[in-house]
Amino acid sequence: MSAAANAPAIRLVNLTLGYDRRPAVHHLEGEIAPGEGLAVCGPNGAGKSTLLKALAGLLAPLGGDIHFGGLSPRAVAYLPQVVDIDRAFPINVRDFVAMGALARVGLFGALNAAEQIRVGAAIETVGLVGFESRTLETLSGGQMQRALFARLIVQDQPVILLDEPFGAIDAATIDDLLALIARWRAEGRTVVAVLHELDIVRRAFPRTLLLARECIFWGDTRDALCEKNLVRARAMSEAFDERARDCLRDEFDAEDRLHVH
Ligand SMILES: Nc1ncnc2c1ncn2[C@@H]1O[C@H](COP(=O)(O)OP(=O)(O)OP(=O)(O)O)[C@@H](O)[C@H]1O
Repeated sequence: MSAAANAPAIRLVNLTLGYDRRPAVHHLEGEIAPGEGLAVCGPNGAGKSTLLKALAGLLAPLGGDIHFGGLSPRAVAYLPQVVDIDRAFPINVRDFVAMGALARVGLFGALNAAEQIRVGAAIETVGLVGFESRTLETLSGGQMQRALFARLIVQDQPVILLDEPFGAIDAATIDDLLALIARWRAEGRTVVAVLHELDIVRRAFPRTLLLARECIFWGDTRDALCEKNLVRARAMSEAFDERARDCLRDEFDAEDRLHVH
């Protein structure tokens, strides 16, 4: 694998993210060090995927900024949630993994010998030899996840973002993919992963950002995931949902008033 290991520090400065000008995550401040393994945890709707999309350059901040230390936002490899991936798209495993080389060879460029070797090696690393001609829709959940990781290997970027990479896959596959993440980090790459499995976070991610629409804790994983912080995250999230319901009620009341008069 080539040396895409010069990951920059990524700095979040008073970062607020949201949709249609409605904030979903507020005022995040912090730094992700080069080569760090950062887990992003929190209840449903806490804003974890929103943060990852912003780090991937797919969502512009409503406020504040993300500093990539001079690195192009294209130097980020992003694995979206499996539910966001169209597996019915008629493409086989080899071509899907080769899509990781797109930034280097262009949309219509042919893979040269070095890229072909890289694709083959990635397929071998994730244990999918023999599956090269299979279409995505014929893969099991775990095999699909391996194919996605192979594509990340081919992308060969210094910053890797993973959104719930271990949903519904078995322990053996999780172990293999965790080994790959450890290897990426040993090469100096930064890995940021949204995870619900707290045992995996404790095992494999030294640092954690616990989110509940705002930062509850950002630091060592053991401290971040203590009972007190987890309870607080849940409470903050529920309080935010209550407030959101109240806001919606106000809006509907206002609409009713408009219709009456
Ligand atoms: N495309 C969108 N348009 C409008 N609102 C959105 C959009 N995507 C997410 N949201 C809202 O932003 C908030 C944060 O969502 P996000 O998906 O980031 O949460 P999450 O922490 O990843 O949740 P989960 O654990 O359920 O995946 C939620 O209230 C969600 O409804």
